[in-house]
Amino acid sequence: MVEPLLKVVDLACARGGLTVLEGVSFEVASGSALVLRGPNGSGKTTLLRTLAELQPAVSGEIFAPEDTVAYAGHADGLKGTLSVGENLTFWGSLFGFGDIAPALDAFELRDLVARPAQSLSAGQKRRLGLARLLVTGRPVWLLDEPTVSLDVAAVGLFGRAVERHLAGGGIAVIATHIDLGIDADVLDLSGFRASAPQGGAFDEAFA
Ligand SMILES: Nc1ncnc2c1ncn2[C@@H]1O[C@H](COP(=O)(O)OP(=O)(O)OP(=O)(O)O)[C@@H](O)[C@H]1O
Repeated sequence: MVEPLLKVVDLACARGGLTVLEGVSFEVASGSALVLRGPNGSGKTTLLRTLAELQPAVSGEIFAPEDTVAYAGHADGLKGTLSVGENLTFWGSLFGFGDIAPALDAFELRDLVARPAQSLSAGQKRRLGLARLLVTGRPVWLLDEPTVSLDVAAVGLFGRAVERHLAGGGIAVIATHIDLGIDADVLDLSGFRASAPQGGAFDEAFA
């Protein structure tokens, strides 16, 4: 049996000081993807940020080998004055992964390689932001609404990049409302609403 690379046990997560999710448990094995679903405000971003260790868990445990996670959130995190190629080279050097050619090819960025990131369209910026995943060399991708701004062709490029990542033994956890055309388990976070949210403002997702 393949050992799971990412395992979550009885996790509770908070946002803005309020517990949003509790009792979340799952495993994602090498070569597998998990799609997170749930209405706006149900905690998809909160869970991904917690998995990425951008914020602490309220309780519960996350098991993942050290330095295996790459997170792509709502912001593309690009350096606007650097070119497409320089952005990828910069990220590759940070993660010790030198070759940017597969990332350029996967997201059809070759024609844009010399363009400053700040001059790209929203969809082109998103393609570059996703291409950064490939230069991290990291096996666990945590992706928050990765297809925002992408056209149909670019969604296809992204889906194929994920498939290749999984075929190479990687893992992907993806919050998305669209069908990416990849084979994935689905976790609906509606079932993990924290039982006693504090305060009156915390109910928009569950009303
Ligand atoms: N910075 C913040 N401060 C306080 N509360 C926040 C903050 N960001 C999000 N929240 C609240 O935390 C809860 C979970 O939000 P989260 O962004 O995780 O949901 P989501 O499922 O990703 O939503 P969406 O589908 O709209 O992206 C919501 O009630 C939201 O209003």
